[in-house]
Amino acid sequence: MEQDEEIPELVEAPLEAPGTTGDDGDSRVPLTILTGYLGAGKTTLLNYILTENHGRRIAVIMNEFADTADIESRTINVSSDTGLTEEVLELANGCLCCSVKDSGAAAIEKLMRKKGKFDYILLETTGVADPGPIAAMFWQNEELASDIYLDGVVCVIDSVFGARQLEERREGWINEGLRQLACADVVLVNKTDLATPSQLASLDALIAEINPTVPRFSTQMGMVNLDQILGLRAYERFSMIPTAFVSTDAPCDDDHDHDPSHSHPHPSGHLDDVSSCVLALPSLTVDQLSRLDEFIRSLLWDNVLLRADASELTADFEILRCKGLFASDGKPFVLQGVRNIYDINAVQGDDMTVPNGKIAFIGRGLGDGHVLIECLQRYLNIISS
Ligand SMILES: Nc1nc2c(ncn2[C@@H]2O[C@H](COP(=O)(O)OP(=O)(O)OP(=O)(O)O)[C@@H](O)[C@H]2O)c(=O)[nH]1
Repeated sequence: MEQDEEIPELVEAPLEAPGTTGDDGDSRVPLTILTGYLGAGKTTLLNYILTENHGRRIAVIMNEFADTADIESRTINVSSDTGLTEEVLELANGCLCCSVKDSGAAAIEKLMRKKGKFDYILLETTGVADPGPIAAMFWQNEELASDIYLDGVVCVIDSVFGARQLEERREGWINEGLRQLACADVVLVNKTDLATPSQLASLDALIAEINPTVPRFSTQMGMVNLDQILGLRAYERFSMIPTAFVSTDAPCDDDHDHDPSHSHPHPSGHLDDVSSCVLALPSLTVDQLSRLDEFIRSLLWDNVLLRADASELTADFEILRCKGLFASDGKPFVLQGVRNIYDINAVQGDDMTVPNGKIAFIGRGLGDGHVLIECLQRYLNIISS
């Protein structure tokens, strides 16, 4: 197999390893979730990362079903048994590969007993996994918060079969590919060597329809500049999202004038009823910021939309992901939401301005997004009349 030829020799890891405190004094270990549909190229990407000279000592968690674990482990040359197993091996390029196989936080807790031996964690999910609950678990886990932080969710999509996978209907629930894309902080459109230009174009349009602000990169065999996928701090600094908002502005047929209160819905109608909508936000006053917080909390926690008079409208929505970047009181703020967990924080330490604030929602049942967008505009009192 072509892939096996590139796998480096494994040697035993040294007993002692240097400390993990980074330049910024943060001793927590970043965790990146690698997701993507069956066969999209997650393990290939993992191999690529493990064999690159990035200077990181990486621990790998394979969140795999037992019956495929053996195949996976052989692909990355880490032997395993079924159940919770652990191997700490040093790859020839100095990268530490510590593989733990388990489905939950228990794997991380066990892994953290080896704290100091690695400074990055990659978690590869199964091809049919919904990364939402996994991301939420690591993002807001109080017990793990002093040890790790969620750096980002990287979604690998097969450029030949990806569109078909996203469009596959599931009666009564949302297909896995859509859930994975909805959660993504970065998308790698992989296997571009096999796709036609028209396949690439239609897949790109679908990706933009579902996750209009996600940065996306074309790859072959998962080869990507690692700075695009690791060390993002996507849930803390939102450092790459401003670029994404600028460079991948959602496709829109209407010819509007970018009025800051202009809503930007993207009708779907297919894709298991999953769609997205984006609202341009002007700079918010302190009061509007607090009203935004109330609105998001009611939407995500109680599934209700707040009307301008604070009365509630029951929403038949399922919000999978929301994110935003906007100014308030002269400072940049970030909204991050995965399912019903969310945070609105001032951006720390980044010297940046927000000329065009935006907020994006991805979910089921949004339709063209106008009900949600209008309620939000009215609640914040930013609707243009
Ligand atoms: N031609 C081509 N083949 C690729 C590329 N990336 C991965 N492959 C091949 O696609 C197959 C599946 O890749 P994997 O990395 O195992 O995919 P995966 O997402 O880990 O698969 P599951 O674990 O089953 O979900 C392998 O045979 C890879 O060698 C690519 O860019 N181009």
